[in-house]
Formats: sequence, C-alpha cells, structure tokens
Amino acid sequence: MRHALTIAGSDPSGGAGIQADLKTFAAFGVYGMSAITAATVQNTCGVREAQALKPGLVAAQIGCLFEDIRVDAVKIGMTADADVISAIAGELRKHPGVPVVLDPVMVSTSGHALLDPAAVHALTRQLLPLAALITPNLPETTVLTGREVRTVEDMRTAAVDLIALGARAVVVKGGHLDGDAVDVFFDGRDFLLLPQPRVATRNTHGTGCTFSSAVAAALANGKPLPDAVRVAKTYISEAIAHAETLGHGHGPVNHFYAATFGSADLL
Ligand SMILES: Nc1ncnc2c1ncn2[C@@H]1O[C@H](COP(=O)(O)OP(=O)(O)O)[C@@H](O)[C@H]1O
Ligand SMILES: Cc1ncc(COP(=O)(O)O)c(N)n1
Repeated sequence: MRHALTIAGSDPSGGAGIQADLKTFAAFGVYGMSAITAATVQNTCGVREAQALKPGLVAAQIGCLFEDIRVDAVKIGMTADADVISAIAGELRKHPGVPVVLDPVMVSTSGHALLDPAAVHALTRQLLPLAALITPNLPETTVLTGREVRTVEDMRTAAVDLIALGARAVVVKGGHLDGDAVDVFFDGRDFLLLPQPRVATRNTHGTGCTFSSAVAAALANGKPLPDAVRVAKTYISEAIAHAETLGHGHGPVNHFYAATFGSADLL
C-alpha cells in the first residue's frame, strides 16, 4: 500500500480541507496521513473563523511522520500565513524526491480569507518551486499571475505564466468558468484540456481539495502526472455529479459513489 500526506486546514463539516483529503486518499486505496496547518470553524454555509497553528507545531507534525513512515506523495492545501509556509517549505526541502501537489488555497467559496494576502509572495517563492504540480482555480490564478482569466484561452496563457513563475506543471481549474467545467493542464511542453459538462448543483464544497488530493493519491500509486490528472478529473466529476444535498449551503461531494462506481482506474 502507498502512503500520502496532506498538509492542510481542518474543516469540521468534513467537506473540504484535511477531511476531504483523507476521504479521497482512502478512495484511491492510499493510506492517508495529515499535518494540520489551521483550525477553521465552518459548515456548508461558510467559514466563520480560522486560526493558524504555531509554525513549529506544523513543522513538528510533518517531521515526525517522515521520521517514521515512507511518504509517497504530499498534498498541500490551506497554508494560512507566511510563517506556516516557511515551516512547511523547511520540512519538505529535506525530502526532494517526494512529489508535492500544491493547491494554493486563498479564499473559501463563501469569501473568507484562508491565506493572509501578504503571504502570497512567500507561497510563490517558497512552495511553488517545491511542487510537481500546482492547481489554482481562476481567482487564485489571477492573484498569482496578475491576469484576468475568463476563458479557456486565458487559462492557457496564464498556465504559461505560472510555469515562468517557477511551477513545474500546472492545472488551471475551470470550476469558476461560464459553461463547461474545463481544466487546463500544462507542463511547460504539452497542454492537456480536461473538459467535463458543468453539473448544475450547489454541492461544490471541497471540490478543489478533492481534486488535488486525487492527483496526489494517483501519484502515490505510481501514475505518471498526466494520467494522475486525468483520473483525478474523472473522480471529482463523478463525485460532484452524485453529490447528495447536506446542510443548508454548499454541500460536499460524494466520495463513496466516485470510489465505487466512478472509475475503474483509481488504484
Ligand atoms: N459545477 C461543476 N460541474 C462539474 N465540474 C465542476 C463543477 N464545479 C467545479 N468543477 C470541477 O471541480 C474541480 C475543482 O474546481 P474549482 O471549483 O475551480 O476549484 P476550487 O474548489 O479550488 O475553487 C475542477 O476539476 C472543476 O472543473
Ligand atoms: C480548511 C479548508 N481548506 C480549504 C477550503 C476550500 O475548499 P474548496 O475545495 O471548496 O476550495 C476550505 N473551505 N476549508
């Protein structure tokens, strides 16, 4: 069995953050571990509060796992602030062979800041170069590149900019596009377009977390990056299409369906 580590914030409602990541790892048959960066107070209706852990505590969680258990892939989600980012980067630099998927989480769907805006520079300088793949959504792509991104053509241009910024590969996610949910993968050489019909649903809480964890799990299972991205897109699409309404706001996706019926290609 392969092992993956998520470094992310806690979502007590279980739809996003480390909770979504661990469910996704399990769906891929990967043993999941977690280092918590921040506690949030949130449900399907939104984020009420978020508090970062002390950077030393974040570093210690990561360090003690690497001392004990082989880590086949890492996913990074909510990083909260610049000090936590430095702590994460300091630990991961000790393990250069492990593939890292960086989801540069900045703002929740409901509009609450999950990253100190002053920490974007630290994220770009310290975490971006460590990542095998980064997976920004459209607003995060705009923050990272300074470019308006509204169309698939804009996404391709922004992907080139993100590689120039130091990313090794990128998926610009099109969940916030008008029309189909098209994601754009670029590794500095080849583009891969990942189109899926848009599902008319409110249940999109944790879609970005789930997608990036699915890529990390597939990498842990030994898939090459383009295949990992393809299977992750199938997984998230099935999980969104079969989401059951839960709570009064944006409900979570359906990991059970996606794992059981969604794709024969997870392991
Ligand atoms: N309504 C939807 N129908 C189909 N796919 C979607 C929908 N919303 C998001 N996705 C997909 O879910 C994944 C997460 O995308 P996105 O919502 O942009 O991320 P984030 O949660 O970081 O904002 C992407 O693969 C995106 O295309
Ligand atoms: C702890 C935590 N991390 C990330 C998100 C963003 O979730 P999404 O995947 O919907 O962008 C969240 N709401 N809470």
